[in-house]
Amino acid sequence: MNDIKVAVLGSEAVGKSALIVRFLTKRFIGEYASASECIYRKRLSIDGRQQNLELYDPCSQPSEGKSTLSEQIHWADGFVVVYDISDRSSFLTAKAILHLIRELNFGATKRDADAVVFLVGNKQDLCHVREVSREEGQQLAGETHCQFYELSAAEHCQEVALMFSKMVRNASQHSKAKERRRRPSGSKSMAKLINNVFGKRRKSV
Ligand SMILES: Nc1nc2c(ncn2[C@@H]2O[C@H](COP(=O)(O)OP(=O)(O)OP(=O)(O)O)[C@@H](O)[C@H]2O)c(=O)[nH]1
Repeated sequence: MNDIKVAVLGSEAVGKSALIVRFLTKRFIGEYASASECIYRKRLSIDGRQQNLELYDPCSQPSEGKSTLSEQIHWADGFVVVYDISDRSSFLTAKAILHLIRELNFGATKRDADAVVFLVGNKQDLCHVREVSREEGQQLAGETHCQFYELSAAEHCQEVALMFSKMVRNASQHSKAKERRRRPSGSKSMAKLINNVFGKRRKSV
């Protein structure tokens, strides 16, 4: 069975937990007491196949032993980068995160990356106090080659579920592709192994 790892990233209070909880429980819970990062696990059936989903929800408060953003990026198969449409600074943070994902993880494989990085403008119900237009979100998604959604964890149950389901499906395909790239053919990897062993021995003499 495949394990699919998805990191939900973004600045403080943009609604990362709200989106995850909406997807997992179909409910919107106003306040979350989150003093530490956490991984939610769920078993899902996607296209008739059982998948173990791990959803990483970082806590924005600094805490001891907390993983760094680059560790989180290396861990994940897919990313949901969230900003709050009523908070411009959260949009700038999302932009910085998207660029870091490109640099650290997916720079070389753009085609895969398009499918497994989503930019989500959350709190669409607050559009009367909007600070980031939909067009700006779309433009950033275009520039950084990711898919764009505007959602409200507070009001959209189905749309949030569809977004996560699509991410899980895409990340599942991407993790399989990553696995294939990691595993060279048998003869090649044996040759590499022999080379490494003898290479090391020669060096130590
Ligand atoms: N109006 C509105 N409020 C939302 C929405 N999603 C989340 N909130 C509120 O935004 C606040 C922050 O939500 P969280 O889900 O805790 O945000 P977070 O990004 O996980 O925050 P940290 O854990 O601090 O990183 C809470 O008061 C939520 O009720 C939304 O779609 N609309």
